[in-house]
Amino acid sequence: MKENETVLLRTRHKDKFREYLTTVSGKQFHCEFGIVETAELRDIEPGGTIVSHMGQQFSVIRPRAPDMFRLAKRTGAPIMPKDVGQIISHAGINSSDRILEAGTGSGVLAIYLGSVAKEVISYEIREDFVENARANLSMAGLSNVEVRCGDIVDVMRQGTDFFDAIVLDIKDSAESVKYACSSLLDGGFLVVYSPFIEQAKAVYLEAVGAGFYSVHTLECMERELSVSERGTRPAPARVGHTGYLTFARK
Ligand SMILES: C[S@@+](CC[C@H](N)C(=O)[O-])C[C@H]1O[C@@H](n2cnc3c(N)ncnc32)[C@H](O)[C@@H]1O
Repeated sequence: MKENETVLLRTRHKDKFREYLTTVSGKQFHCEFGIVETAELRDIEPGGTIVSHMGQQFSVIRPRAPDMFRLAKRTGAPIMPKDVGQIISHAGINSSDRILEAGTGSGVLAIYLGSVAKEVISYEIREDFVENARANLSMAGLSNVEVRCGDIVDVMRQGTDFFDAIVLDIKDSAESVKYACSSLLDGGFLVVYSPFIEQAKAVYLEAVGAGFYSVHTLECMERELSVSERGTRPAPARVGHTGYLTFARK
């Protein structure tokens, strides 16, 4: 592993896995299973193992976006992986894309988008959330995502930069749809995440009114299976409603 790289340490305890995020540095990492000398991680490849001073063995793993979703420090509700999948697939996000995104929040969507796209510029209006998001992105090892403090509506209103996709997860998204149009390249996608159906409808109508085509709104349902000796069936605890996704193409 490289200096300053984030590492996922995974260990097994009583038939369960425990996971921790740490950084390759000269410092010690402390947990209930003992002390891990993170300096030793420099000589270990991802997939290798390291042992704490109490003899507990940990797998050394390079974290992926779902690990950051589970373990990153949150400032609010991050977008769920099921919705991220819809955004990436329906808008065709790819490695040549420049993406404008807001609000950054905990930076979870920015991490997923940064793992796929060429460049992501993410705006967060709350200064106190920006530092946490930057720390999460740095832990994710992404240098192609820039978090800026500011109002995305002002940025889009200026219309001085152009993007392949704009992804909005902000409160008053319907009012900002018309400005998004002037910051998108022809053929680019606007994606808006709306927790409420009234907001989704307003976004849809604004997008049609602003001249976008191929406007459609969807909700993605996810149902996990519970597997046991007795039988396999949908898990009683499941992800309920999260939000609606509106896609509009310039
Ligand atoms: C639900 S959170 C976004 C979560 C994020 N998608 C994630 O996956 O972590 C919404 C965020 O948008 C920010 N926000 C609201 N209006 C904004 C605006 N006009 N420009 C930039 N950020 C905004 C809020 O401060 C909040 O942190």
